[in-house]
Amino acid sequence: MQKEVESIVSWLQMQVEKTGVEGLVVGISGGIDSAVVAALIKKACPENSLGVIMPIHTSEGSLKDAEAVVQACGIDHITIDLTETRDNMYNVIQSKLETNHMYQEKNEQMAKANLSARLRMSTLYTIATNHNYLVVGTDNAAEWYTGYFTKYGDGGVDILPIVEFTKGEVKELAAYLNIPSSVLNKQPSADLWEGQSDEKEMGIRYATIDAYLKGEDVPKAEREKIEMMHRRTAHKRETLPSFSRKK
Ligand SMILES: Nc1ncnc2c1ncn2[C@@H]1O[C@H](COP(=O)(O)OP(=O)(O)OC[C@H]2O[C@@H]([n+]3cccc(C(=O)O)c3)[C@H](O)[C@@H]2O)[C@@H](O)[C@H]1O
Ligand SMILES: Nc1ncnc2c1ncn2[C@@H]1O[C@H](COP(=O)(O)OP(=O)(O)OP(=O)(O)O)[C@@H](O)[C@H]1O
Ligand SMILES: [Mg+2]
Repeated sequence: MQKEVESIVSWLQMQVEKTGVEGLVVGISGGIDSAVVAALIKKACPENSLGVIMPIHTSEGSLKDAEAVVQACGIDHITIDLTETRDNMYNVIQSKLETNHMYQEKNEQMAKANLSARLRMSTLYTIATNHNYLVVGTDNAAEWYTGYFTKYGDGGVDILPIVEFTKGEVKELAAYLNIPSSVLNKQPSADLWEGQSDEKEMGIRYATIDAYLKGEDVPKAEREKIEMMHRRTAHKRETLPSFSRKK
């Protein structure tokens, strides 16, 4: 793991140099992916890295974990509570749609969740502009392959340092980087609604997605599920379909 960490850290430093920015910023949720990225950017840019904790109806437990991550990495951080902003923005949109008889209640949970992810992205870019920093993404190989992220939300970032690491490998990196055990051992969750768990929502375990990505044998039904998720989310990983006037 030492070698892996050293090469990601040099790669991060190279990105900073190549792009001419002054540092790196990441959102810290209290989950393992952002914990690892926070530790890595602190190593790459000890004086020019920032973690941003952005609660939106976030549980005390997740907030405590986010604080523990900040302590463990020693990264500079700020907390910006977006709960009211998210609720106000959603309410304005909802009431306009309702007035026009266009509101679809069945999609409320997901619409609110994706708005939360996109408000966090906007907050990180506001800070990145202010500081002349890059926004660092936290997607791992399993999330990227299955498209388990919000397009232009947590997927809206400048660089992806751990995108080739499976969830299991992220855990190994976290252990090496001395991430607190409460963070290391908890169920992955996007925390976008009460009781959400990645594996429950996807209906598949990270261990299975990791095995698939490593080319190991995976039962047919699960293999097909992973491939379907990959196909359905291709648009999140590709360049934009753009109309061309050339014949
Ligand atoms: N074929 C296509 N070509 C081009 N664009 C297409 C498209 N199909 C949908 N779209 C567009 O994409 C949108 C759907 O994509 P998107 O907005 O991403 O939304 P969607 O994929 O429906 O939902 C996001 C998923 O990611 C999960 N998530 C989000 C954030 C963080 C984490 C985490 O692990 O922490 C997980 C979340 O729980 C949910 O399951 C549609 O509303 C539409 O605008
Ligand atoms: N409350 C929050 N404050 C700041 N950033 C957040 C918050 N919630 C989510 N994010 C950002 O969105 C990213 C995507 O969330 P995701 O749940 O995939 O990662 P994680 O929480 O770091 O790890 P895990 O997947 O194990 O829960 C986070 O890594 C983080 O950068
Ligand atoms: Mg999480």
